[in-house]
Amino acid sequence: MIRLGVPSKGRLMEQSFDWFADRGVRLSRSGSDRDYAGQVEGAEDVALVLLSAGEIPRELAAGRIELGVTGTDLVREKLPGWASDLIEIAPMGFGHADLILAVPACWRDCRDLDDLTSIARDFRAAHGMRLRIATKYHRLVRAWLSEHEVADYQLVDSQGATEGTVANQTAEAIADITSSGATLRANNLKILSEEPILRSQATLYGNRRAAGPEMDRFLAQLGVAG
Ligand SMILES: Nc1ncnc2c1ncn2[C@@H]1O[C@H](COP(=O)(O)OP(=O)(O)OP(=O)(O)O)[C@@H](O)[C@H]1O
Ligand SMILES: O=P(O)(O)OC[C@H]1O[C@H](OP(=O)(O)OP(=O)(O)O)[C@H](O)[C@@H]1O
Repeated sequence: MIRLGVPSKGRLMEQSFDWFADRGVRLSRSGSDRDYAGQVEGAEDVALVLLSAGEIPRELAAGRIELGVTGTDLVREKLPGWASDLIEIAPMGFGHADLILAVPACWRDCRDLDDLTSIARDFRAAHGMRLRIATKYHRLVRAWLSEHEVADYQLVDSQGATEGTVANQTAEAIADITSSGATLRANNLKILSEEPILRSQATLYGNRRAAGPEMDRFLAQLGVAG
């Protein structure tokens, strides 16, 4: 039996269902919107497991599901060394979003990371504390800032509505996912000019240990290589 983990709600769930339907496999919820049991038609020995997108990386690595759909951002953030347990089988062409660093739009002298580095240094001297960056992507943001030799900052945890933390004065800058940019604009934030920390999209992942003829058959049916 192949257990397939798919996000349990929202656009990510609907677009995942469409992606599989285009390949002849019909996924659906068994009952109401609140029912997280799922059904699979058009494929033998495949069970649908509806899960939070954020939990799919962990469930894959633990071997509780053999295949899973989630964002590349969530896999890279939640599973250091992800490639030893997981295989990236196919980018799915939706759920595109960039992980970016943003500062208040009124910081006219802050255009790139060099500017932020000097602002952070001045901020620490003036306030006796490090400039705060709100994010839920702790690992990715730390690694990227360290790569760019930025040190005078602290991360503050924000699990949602991250763009609001600047107006609420719990952070001076944010690192979060953006796609249309509307949330950043609505919160008077601007992106630093660097390339994004990460470009993410919904991706079909497999557990390396689940490789075998049954998996090969299903992936061939989907028209993707394992
Ligand atoms: N505005 C957006 N546009 C496109 N993709 C997005 C957007 N926001 C988030 N995503 C992507 O959707 C995926 C799920 O995001 P997130 O963890 O925020 O889910 P969620 O809906 O809060 O789920 P849950 O609360 O069940 O964990 C991530 O891979 C993320 O990159
Ligand atoms: O660039 P945009 O198109 O405006 O999209 C960006 C927003 O989408 C996501 O939030 P989500 O709606 O998942 O809620 P969250 O605040 O709980 O993360 C993300 O965290 C941003 O807040």
